This record gives sequence, structure tokens and C-alpha cells, in this order.
Amino acid sequence: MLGVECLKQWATSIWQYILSIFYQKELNIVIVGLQNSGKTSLTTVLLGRPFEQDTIPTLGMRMEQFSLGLNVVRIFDLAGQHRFHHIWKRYFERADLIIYVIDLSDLTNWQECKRTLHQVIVDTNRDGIPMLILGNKIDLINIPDISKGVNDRKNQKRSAADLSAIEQWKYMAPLLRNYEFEDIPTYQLEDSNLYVLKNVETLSKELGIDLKNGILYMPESQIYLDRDLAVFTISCKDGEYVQDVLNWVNQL
Ligand SMILES: Nc1nc2c(ncn2[C@@H]2O[C@H](COP(=O)(O)OP(=O)(O)OP(=O)(O)O)[C@@H](O)[C@H]2O)c(=O)[nH]1
Ligand SMILES: [Mg+2]
Repeated sequence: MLGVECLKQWATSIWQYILSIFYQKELNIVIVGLQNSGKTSLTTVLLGRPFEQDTIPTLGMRMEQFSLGLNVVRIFDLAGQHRFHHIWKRYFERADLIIYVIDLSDLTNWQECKRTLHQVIVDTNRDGIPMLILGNKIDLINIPDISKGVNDRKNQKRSAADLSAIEQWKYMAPLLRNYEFEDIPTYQLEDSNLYVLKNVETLSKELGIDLKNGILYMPESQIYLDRDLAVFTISCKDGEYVQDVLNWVNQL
């Protein structure tokens, strides 16, 4: 009787092995974005390792590999420094998913960040590679506490403006999914109102991406997005919304 059980187990494991040969998939994830946006931190978090405050800028590329069920996942964590951007294209050729990471807490390079994102989308759109745009570091952009200083004459004007933006953002957000691109409000982005970018629709609009109709608006032209594309806001530090990102990747 024991012999029959052993034989069954053996046959099952052989069968699983044969299945794995036919069904084993390799998933290449290529992560790009400007310097300091959090690409290496994202890689660390995706690998289930603890977040590190002090990181070293990546030089060239760093590859990490892990198994996910029967599949092998390879993460290509590319360097964000400008002098390395020319190597990105080489990795796009074998990418099954491209992730573009943005530091939402720092507006200094916002225009460059947008330009670079547009270029990545244009360069890879024809191949239809799925793409994920991640607004990172949302733990650093808090909604200002407007109750503070509301009686302070100097702050009164500012507080009223903030209040209307906050109210608009808070109440419109759930409705935006039914809105056309033109209806999503735009903002004069500055350090005091960065929190509006936590909202995925607002962030997409500021990046020129019409998620509903699949169109990328660039300063001189526009293109149809011929691919799966999603925008999330996350914090690698707190792990906020990282699970949503993983769920999205899993359904690809
Ligand atoms: N507060 C906060 N800090 C973050 C977050 N993600 C990354 N950082 C910090 O941002 C800095 C840069 O992170 P990296 O992951 O090295 O950035 P990178 O995009 O890999 O940079 P390069 O390799 O130079 O292109 C580090 O000090 C991280 O600890 C986040 O979600 N919140
Ligand atoms: Mg890095």
C-alpha cells in the first residue's frame, strides 16, 4: 500500500515537472525613472526586503531574480542618472513590463521627468509593452493642516485657497472615473499643493495622460496608447498601495 502511495507521489511530481517545462514563464520587469525617484527602493520592496533610507545611486544596471509560482521574474533596476539613459532602450527590447518611477515629493525636475516619461512611452508604444507609472514617496506629501493658522490674518487668504482645493480634490476624486479628461482640474503645481498629485486622475492629467480614452498628450503632438497602462501613487517607505501594484502585475 505504501509502495502505491510513493508511486503516486512520484508520478505527480514528474507530471508537475513536465508541466513546469511547458508552462514556465519568464517575466522581465524593467524599472526606469529619473535619479533618486526610488527605483532601487521599489526593487527592494518587491523582493520583500526591508526599505532602506540610505541607498547608493545605481550605476548602469542591477538585476534581481526570483521565482513566483512556476514563473521566473527578473527585475532590471536601471540607473536614473542622465548619463545612463541611453542604455535604457537596450532593456526595453526584452521587457514584458516597464515601470516608470516618479518622485512626487520633489518638483525640481518635474518638466524633465515628464519629457523623459513621454519619450519612454513613445519609444515603446508600438511594441505594446504593458506599462506602469508609479508616483512614489507619497509619505512625504501631506495635506496641509488648514485648521492651523486659520485665525492668523497673514494665512487667511492662503487657507481659503487651500480649503477650496482640498474640498474639490476630496469630493471630486471618486467621481473622476466618469469624467472626461478636460473635466479633471489642473493646478499651478508648487510645493504647498503637491498633495493634489496623490490623486491618480490629477497625476495622470498633469502627465498628459488620458487614462479613460488611452491618449498621451505631448506639447506638440498626441498618440494613442496601444497598451495596458496604469498609474498608481505609492510609498516604498510605508509600503502604501504596493499590494495594489502587485495585484495589477498579477493580472497581466
Ligand atoms: N520618504 C521616502 N523616501 C524614499 C521612498 N522611496 C525611496 N526613498 C528614498 O529616496 C532615495 C533614493 O532612492 P533610490 O531607490 O536609491 O532611488 P533610485 O531611483 O534607485 O536612484 P538612482 O539609482 O540614482 O537612479 C533614498 O534615500 C530612499 O531611501 C519613499 O517612498 N519615501
Ligand atoms: Mg537605484
